[in-house]
Amino acid sequence: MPSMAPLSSGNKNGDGNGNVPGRGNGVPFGGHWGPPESTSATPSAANEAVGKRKATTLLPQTRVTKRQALLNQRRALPIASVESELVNHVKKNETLVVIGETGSGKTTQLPQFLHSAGFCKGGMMVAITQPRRVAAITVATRVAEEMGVEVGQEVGYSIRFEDCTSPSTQLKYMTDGMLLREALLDPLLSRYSLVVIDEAHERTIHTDVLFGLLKGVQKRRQAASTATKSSKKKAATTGVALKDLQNLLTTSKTPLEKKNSALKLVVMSATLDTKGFCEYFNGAEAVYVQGRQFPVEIFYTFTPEADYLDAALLTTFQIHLEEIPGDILLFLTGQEEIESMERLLKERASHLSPKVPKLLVVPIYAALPSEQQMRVFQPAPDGTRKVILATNIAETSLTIPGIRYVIDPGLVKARAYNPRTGVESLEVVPVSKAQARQRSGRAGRERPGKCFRLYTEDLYRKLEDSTVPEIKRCNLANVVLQLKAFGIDDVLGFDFMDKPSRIAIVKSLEHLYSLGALTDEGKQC
Ligand SMILES: Nc1ncnc2c1ncn2[C@@H]1O[C@H](COP(=O)(O)OP(=O)(O)OP(=O)(O)O)[C@@H](O)[C@H]1O
Repeated sequence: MPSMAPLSSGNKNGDGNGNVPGRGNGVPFGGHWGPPESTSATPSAANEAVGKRKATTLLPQTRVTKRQALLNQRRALPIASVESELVNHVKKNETLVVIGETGSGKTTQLPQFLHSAGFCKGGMMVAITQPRRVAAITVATRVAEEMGVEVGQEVGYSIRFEDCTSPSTQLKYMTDGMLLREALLDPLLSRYSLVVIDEAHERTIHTDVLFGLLKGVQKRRQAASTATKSSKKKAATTGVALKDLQNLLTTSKTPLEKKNSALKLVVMSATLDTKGFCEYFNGAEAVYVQGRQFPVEIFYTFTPEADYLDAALLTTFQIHLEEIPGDILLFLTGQEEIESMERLLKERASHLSPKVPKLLVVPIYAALPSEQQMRVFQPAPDGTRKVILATNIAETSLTIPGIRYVIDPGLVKARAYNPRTGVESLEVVPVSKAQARQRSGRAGRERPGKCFRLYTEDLYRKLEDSTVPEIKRCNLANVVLQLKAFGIDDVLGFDFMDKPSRIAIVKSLEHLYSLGALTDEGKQC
């Protein structure tokens, strides 16, 4: 049975994710968002511990360097007080499930703890997968800054078309797709001592394929490690030199023992079906890192909104006219919606009194080139409020400096697939509770925040707990080809965490065969 080990105490008000509920009187049509029930964050155990440490380590104000400020920020994170406990859990488990509230410090801190604990010794690396490119880039950049190194050196990232790593890289942030590619070239992932799968709740196709593959790699590395140990024993008793044995078995430059040492896995998320994950990973232990640094007040509408775009527009201007400075993050469903909202916001903003601060509208969606996506991270000029219009690309992992307000209409564009007709489509559907929490968690990262959900609290309660895994709602042709490329011919028997329907797998096999991508024996052509 998996066990849950609470590792620290923190602010537990609100919706179970450290969020603080508002009164729900936020009618976006000419009304105002009412006073919150509670706004102060209960100091977490981490903060108290940090307070004590600060007294002895803080330098005089004038000498506080940027590095020192970053160090103080790191120490104030809820995860900081449980570093050694967490590292011990990782050491004693082959696979560990880590759950921590948004902003508790999982993505940026845990890899640094592992680095300090020696998981990158002897040329080994720790991989941290992210579902999205922009997260891999920005988190790696932040961690490099915190460690006082250049990004691309000890801390790097790898995304499609961009490899920002070097031979000295030890912590490697990468998209889950890139780790899959590496596994094609190096099936034992022999350069890694540990893989962290971050934002596992997103359950992208790549994440789900990775789960099954990594379980396989763990088994093979375990078997190889046992075989190496017994060969060494035998070599010692028969007088065969270890060097000869290494020459015999090693196919890369990685030393034999390291290549064959066990691969550890850490599966991480703010919101996760803990039981399902622990069972899938052979009864893995789960630990819970409680607490967040800053509270987020949650507001709901009294009644359902007839037109969520209209409601989003009005809420944006309400915040702009009535709330204290701080940037706004508005979630929309796709590029078209973002472009039309951008036009509307700019047009309406042009009619505001010159005394009102300016609005700067910045879009971010997957089809936007990376350099343009990065514009959301640039600070707005003085006296200007930035409004970021984002798809779910900005839903997880990201810390966008300046964000104080989140507007969540509660909808997302998701893939849907009908295996009987073979038709795949994109549909606008309600978010899950997990997604809603991730969205609100984009605020409250540098200071207290507010999240305006453009739906009723009753509707929130009725949302699904988590998102249906992508693998259960898409055409599986690519997944089948990918597995075949890994030499996995029995696709139906692959160790999926949530198996797609048999008909969906058979249909894609038939489809690939008809295209000439598979042989009569079902092998890749
Ligand atoms: N690029 C950044 N700029 C400023 N602060 C940052 C940045 N990245 C992280 N932080 C700070 O570190 C905190 C922890 O971030 P981190 O991404 O590690 O949290 P997390 O627990 O992984 O959150 P999530 O589950 O939302 O991904 C943030 O709340 C923020 O205060």
